Amino acid sequence: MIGLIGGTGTKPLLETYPITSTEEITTEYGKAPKISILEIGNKQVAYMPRHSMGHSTPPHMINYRANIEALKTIGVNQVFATNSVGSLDMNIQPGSLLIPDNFIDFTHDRISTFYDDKVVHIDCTDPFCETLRSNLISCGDVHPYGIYIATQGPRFETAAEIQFYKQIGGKVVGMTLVPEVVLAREREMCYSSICAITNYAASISKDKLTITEVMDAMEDATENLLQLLTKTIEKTDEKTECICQNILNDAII
Ligand SMILES: CSC[C@H]1O[C@H](OP(=O)(O)O)[C@H](O)[C@@H]1O
Ligand code: HPA
Repeated sequence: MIGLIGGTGTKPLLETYPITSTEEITTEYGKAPKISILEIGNKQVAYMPRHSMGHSTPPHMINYRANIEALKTIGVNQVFATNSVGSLDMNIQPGSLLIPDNFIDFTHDRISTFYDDKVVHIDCTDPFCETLRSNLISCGDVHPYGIYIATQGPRFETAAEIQFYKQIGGKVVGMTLVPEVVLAREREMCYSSICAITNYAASISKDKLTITEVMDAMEDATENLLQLLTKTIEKTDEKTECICQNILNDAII
């Protein structure tokens, strides 16, 4: 089954696609946000709002393990995730979409593995599923790559941090991709992110960064996002064999 983890401003998904059922799942890691099964094109898709209903959980408090485990429990093995992000590049403008191809992790104090009792080292050279990424890239007008800088939040970044992230190759910055993508990988799920650019990151534009700016830009990006999701999900083969789904074969000591 295909899963859709929705970030900031993705409530319109629930108003756009028919809801066929809902699932409330409590995992051994805790309770996950309510999942709605949506009919998108010809497929049943499990939508989970990452921050829970009404965007009530901040990024550093999300129970990422419960979220991924709940999706796995109901049979999800391919995940599209939306992430709203700040841009570090004047050519990557608010309102546009970017499909990241890698990340650099600056988060801390987050539980980022399912394996505390077993020694497991998964390969993360290319952390995203290339099959899902290429489907997305072929289905819409998107920036096809870029490094996502993962920050701890919940505060936005300082000017000095953003200038540093830019120097090390970062294209976009956000607070939620990690450890979500890593945990999905540990559960052998294909995972790709769709980053919605909601603002220029701190100091990239001279303007002060506000939540209103972020929410307004997300609204502007919604139509494009919905079109991209509909087309990509229709095209996604749920039975495809993928290396993401065997990643543990060479990872356990
Ligand atoms: C509302 S702006 C900051 C907030 O938005 C991003 O969340 P998401 O990736 O779930 O769209 C960001 O990382 C912060 O959590
Ligand atoms: O500029 C940002 N920084 C971090 N997270 C974000 N989420 C949206 N915009 C931003």
